[in-house]
Amino acid sequence: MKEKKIRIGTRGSKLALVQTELVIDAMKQVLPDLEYEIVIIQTTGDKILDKPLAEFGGKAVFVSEFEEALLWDKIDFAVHSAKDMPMELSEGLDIVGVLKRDDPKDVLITQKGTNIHEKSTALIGTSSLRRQFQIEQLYHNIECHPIRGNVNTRLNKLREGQYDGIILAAAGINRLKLNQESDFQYKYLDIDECIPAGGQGIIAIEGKKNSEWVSLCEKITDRNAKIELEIERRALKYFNAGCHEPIGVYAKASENQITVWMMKEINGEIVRKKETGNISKGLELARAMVNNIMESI
Ligand SMILES: NCc1[nH]cc(CCC(=O)O)c1CC(=O)O
Repeated sequence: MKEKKIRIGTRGSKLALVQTELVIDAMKQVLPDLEYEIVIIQTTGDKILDKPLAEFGGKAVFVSEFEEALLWDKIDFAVHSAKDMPMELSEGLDIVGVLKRDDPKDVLITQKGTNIHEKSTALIGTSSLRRQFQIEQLYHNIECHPIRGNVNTRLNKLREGQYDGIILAAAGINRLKLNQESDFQYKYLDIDECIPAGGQGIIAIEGKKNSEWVSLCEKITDRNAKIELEIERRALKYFNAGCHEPIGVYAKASENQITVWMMKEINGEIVRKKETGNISKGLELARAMVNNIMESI
């Protein structure tokens, strides 16, 4: 019998590797005797660290190398943070699996003892306009400066005092077990106050639509995370969102219901919406909410 091996492409950052291990652990629950190989792929996004993403191609810079490897059968799957994936995937490729979602919230991290409210101006590290607009509404003395690099690099910049605070995804620091460092304090931002990025907290598996492993991916897929991601990605598509627009989209599925949060900056103002509907009508609900927001322009 031919020996079977599944090759999984991932970026080389610690977070990417931890996420890939989570996917492999899930696959091993279904197919324990298979061999799993991690293939690290350096992306353009990893190589260019001194510029904002929007200046050199947006989210696609993290994904195109993987798509090439998938289409040339160099790997069987690519593991991504769903929120970093572009709207359009290459012909023949799809999100074939979605793990259970981690905490979707954003976290404001400061050095222990820092009180943002007491500062005349607090310098916050974030390159995300979505985070910037929402945090500026929560605190009125904030100045946001861009920050790049992986999660560990960003935390080190905070530790060195380059910023009074930084905002990161709870999911990333949870997975890296960096959510209880003794020298930091963590303020989890309420979903209503800081609506997350579409896909935040979700690990997505990209593969060929006709892959021989599609049923394996279906077996490890979390029903709610899949529904939520589908709605969030569809909403981003309706918004025609590039990666640098200040847009937040979060969907929360339960057995029968879906609640959708959206925020978009329009002419310097934040517009927010939150609605609940029947789980089978999530895409329609999202469509109507996007239309409603776009009409307010
Ligand atoms: N843009 C980087 C990125 N992509 C996914 C995560 C966190 C993990 C996740 O959302 O699942 C992060 C780091 C962050 O925003 O703090």
